[in-house]
Amino acid sequence: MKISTYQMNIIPGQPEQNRNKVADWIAKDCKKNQPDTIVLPEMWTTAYTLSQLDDLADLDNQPTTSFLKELAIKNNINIIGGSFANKKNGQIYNTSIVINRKGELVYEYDKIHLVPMLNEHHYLCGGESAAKVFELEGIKMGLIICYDLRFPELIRPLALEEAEILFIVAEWPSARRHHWRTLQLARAIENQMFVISSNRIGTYDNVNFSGNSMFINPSGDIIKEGSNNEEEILTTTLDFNEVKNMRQNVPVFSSRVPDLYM
Ligand SMILES: O=C(O)CCC(=O)C(=O)O
Repeated sequence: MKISTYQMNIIPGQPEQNRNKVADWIAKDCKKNQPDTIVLPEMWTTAYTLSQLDDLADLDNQPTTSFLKELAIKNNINIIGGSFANKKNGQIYNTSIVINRKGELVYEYDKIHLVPMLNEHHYLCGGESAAKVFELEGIKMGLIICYDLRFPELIRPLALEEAEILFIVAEWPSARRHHWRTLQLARAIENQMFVISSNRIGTYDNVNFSGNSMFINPSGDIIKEGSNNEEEILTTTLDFNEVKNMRQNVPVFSSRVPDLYM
């Protein structure tokens, strides 16, 4: 599977402009790289304009879901749809969706862990369901959003259910770049899976974002990494034998002793 991850800047509070930008990037990427699957960053329709989200959020997944479905069909690609502010039952969630080439909604996940450093709980509601495994083209995958990366207990069950890729969509700040890079490597190594991330660049509200979007293989080697200040599309073809070989050579899953874990 050939995957492109989009390291974008995001225009704050301008969903229409950001949607046009994503459509342009997809057209350009499909012409140049012909990916099977593309990955967008966290909150790519609005950026972290938390105090304006009541006006700017989607309503029951729209219009972003229909917009991405159309792009998936038109360009014959699977879309890991980053995330967007999304009003459901009167609450605003940070929602991620996955759309397949046929334009079908394959997976939906609301970010569970709200960021105390951003007072996110004043503006957003945390997801109430665990992350689950989903499939694209017969490959099992998982997806988490930004701060979720700090919670390995959310990710381990995905690996135990044989996910081979973990996608991370993020707006991770440069101030904690070391954590961003190191935790991604750790998740790839401990779960013996590909880790593929899309992180924004640029600045909003005096916060500078790290970029450093990554492709990491199941033994924890960085295959590709974005810069920390440039918009770019990173594309790589994955060989899933790497997951099988790593899991056979270092069989951590069969060495587990879950009865002794708290
Ligand atoms: O955990 C961090 O340091 C950053 C998390 C974050 O900014 C987010 O989840 O949006």
